[in-house]
Amino acid sequence: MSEIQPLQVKSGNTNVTLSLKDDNFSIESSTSTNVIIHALIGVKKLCLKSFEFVPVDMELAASWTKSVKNAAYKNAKPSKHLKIFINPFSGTCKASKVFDSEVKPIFDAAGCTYDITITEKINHAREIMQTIDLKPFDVIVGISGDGIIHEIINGLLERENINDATIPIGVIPAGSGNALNICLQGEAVYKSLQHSALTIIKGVPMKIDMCSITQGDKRYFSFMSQTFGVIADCDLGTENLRWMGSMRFIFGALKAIFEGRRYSCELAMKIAESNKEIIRDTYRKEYNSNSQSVPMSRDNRYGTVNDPIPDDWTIITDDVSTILGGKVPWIGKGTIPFPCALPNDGLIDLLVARRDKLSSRIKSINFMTEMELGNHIKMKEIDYYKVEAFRLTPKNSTDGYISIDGEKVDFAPFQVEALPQLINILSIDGKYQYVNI
Ligand SMILES: Nc1ncnc2c1ncn2[C@@H]1O[C@H](COP(=O)(O)OP(=O)(O)OP(=O)(O)O)[C@@H](O)[C@H]1O
Repeated sequence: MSEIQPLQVKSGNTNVTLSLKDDNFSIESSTSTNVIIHALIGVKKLCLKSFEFVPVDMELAASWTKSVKNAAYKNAKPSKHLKIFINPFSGTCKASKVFDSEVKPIFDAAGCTYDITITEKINHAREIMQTIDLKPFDVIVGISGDGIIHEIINGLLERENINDATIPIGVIPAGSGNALNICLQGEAVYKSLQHSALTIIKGVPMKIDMCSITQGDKRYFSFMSQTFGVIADCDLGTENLRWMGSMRFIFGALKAIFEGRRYSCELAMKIAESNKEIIRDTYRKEYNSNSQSVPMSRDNRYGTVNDPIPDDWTIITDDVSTILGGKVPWIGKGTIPFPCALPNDGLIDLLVARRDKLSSRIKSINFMTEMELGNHIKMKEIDYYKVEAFRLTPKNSTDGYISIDGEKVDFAPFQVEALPQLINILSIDGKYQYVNI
């Protein structure tokens, strides 16, 4: 805001000079007979404040407010029209209340308009997104957890015209995990409704890759993670312990480790050619996301799980502790399995913890605790790859857990491949939060 000249306004009978500090959080200024400024003020906790002034010179005030608005919005479109999905059963079932009391006043202050659907059943958001006329909308918003975002993405990618899928998606956290919002906002403020609302109002679209999943005859898209082994058990195998909050994951991990549970599988993967270099450079923060656009395609290059494994894939058949594929750094608070994950490098990060390497309970516990900050990838017992695709086939067991984007799916072989840049998510600066390892 430093480039904007101060404006003379009246406070009672006194003339005062109004100057705006460099502040990313000014939402809007408008004028009729007065100058009105709505701003989100603060750092960790943002508060909506409105200020009203009588200008000394109306003409100057009109051009001043125009300059303020341009500086505040930069390239973002002001006063967006939003399609909003509220899941009344997300998290602690407070999504509607949260919208009315905390989010709506911010959208209103920014001049946004909206059309709201309260989801009534599983896949409601997905069905609507398959056919809704998108022309009136600037953004699709989930006031929810990651589950509704998964549905919005899948609905968009199931539309007849693939180009429709480019409409940006915004996240207001109301779920229990909200992993995507941790990646967008960071652990310190990911629960802040104000930071998230601001990202929807003024954020920039970030292209993200999708994981195309095939299992049996099913085909769908995952934006976050695919897990097998201890981590899937911790999440899905402790649903009955939800009352414990996030402690249930630690309890689940310790239980699986101390019971010495065995997870056998065959893992086939198409390792990226420059696998090691990409990981090293991402690690050093020198690797830039792919800023070049690629043609949008939802076609699989590597066929489906029912096709033969291509000749050039690497195959591991082993007992493992965990196999985890993903496209985002965080999959939950204090869980950073993929510190090198990039939104649009066209690759899946794949973490393999083999049982022979992770031989003792101490090492297993170490692995879980190091994952809190992403430091597990420095452990020699852990293999970390960048892959174009992988296939996991469970062995020696007919029952167990496989989780895709945190949801339970059939305990059966599945194949995953990265399809570049299919979806746009609104972000602060076009990147996921960095992981400092
Ligand atoms: N009216 C409804 N009744 C039952 N389930 C619903 C309804 N509306 C949506 N759902 C389902 O609720 C599931 C979970 O929703 P969501 O992801 O928003 O919350 P969460 O599970 O608490 O959060 P997170 O995924 O971040 O942990 C979604 O998969 C969605 O299909």
